[in-house]
Amino acid sequence: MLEIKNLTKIYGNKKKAVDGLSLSIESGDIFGFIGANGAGKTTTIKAVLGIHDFDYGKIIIDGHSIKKDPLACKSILAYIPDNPDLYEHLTGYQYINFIADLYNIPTSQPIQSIKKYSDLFEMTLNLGNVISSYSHGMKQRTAIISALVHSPKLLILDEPFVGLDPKATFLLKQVMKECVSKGGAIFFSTHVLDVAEKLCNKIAVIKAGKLIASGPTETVKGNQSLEAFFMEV
Ligand SMILES: Nc1ncnc2c1ncn2[C@@H]1O[C@H](COP(=O)(O)OP(=O)(O)OP(=O)(O)O)[C@@H](O)[C@H]1O
Repeated sequence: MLEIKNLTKIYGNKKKAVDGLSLSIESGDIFGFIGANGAGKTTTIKAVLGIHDFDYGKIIIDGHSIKKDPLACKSILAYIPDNPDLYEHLTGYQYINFIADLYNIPTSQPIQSIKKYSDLFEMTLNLGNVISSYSHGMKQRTAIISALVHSPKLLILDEPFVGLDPKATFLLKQVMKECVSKGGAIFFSTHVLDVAEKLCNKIAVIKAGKLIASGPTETVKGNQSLEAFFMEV
């Protein structure tokens, strides 16, 4: 579903933020991407999304190159950023319908999926209000609902659990499991190692832009906890 081959990204100061990174995320994977602050996680995610360019390597999404065919790639994926910058003057419904329009979803379909996910994330009573009146967690829930509206095959999340309350965290994990049970794939960065250990069938660890471990969670961490493994490396 997502192939990252030899990805290298150099910002203007000539420092390699990501250095020769290769990863393979397959259908059915909940793939956790972990690393210290500044390790290169967001840079990798933004390259995958086509938000910023990269210097070397290839990114292939569902058989399409993000450089050569970005629209084909973007049509099957959804991104939930760590900090939801939504259009504050729109209501939640207007924002989600706007996203549904971008994906050319027929009008009947968003209504079903908006209802399903706004009920699940307890936002139904709030979606008629303007986003500027929402709390941080409500904005995150709105971003999650809008990301799910076109049933993405590939879901990419940057630090998805920061700022979510325990119930929303639980629900998001359920939604992630549902997505992969239908043949989707999930790639997400996190600092919450106990969640990654329980939720992810595969993980990768990045340090100073370089991949230092990747594979099935049990194989990578061995007999120790993921936290103990992370502290060791
Ligand atoms: N726009 C930018 N210009 C220059 N350097 C950048 C830019 N964005 C990130 N960097 C540098 O690239 C490196 C990787 O940053 P990145 O944001 O990818 O890390 P991260 O793993 O997501 O960190 P965190 O866990 O703190 O979010 C860091 O050294 C950072 O200073």
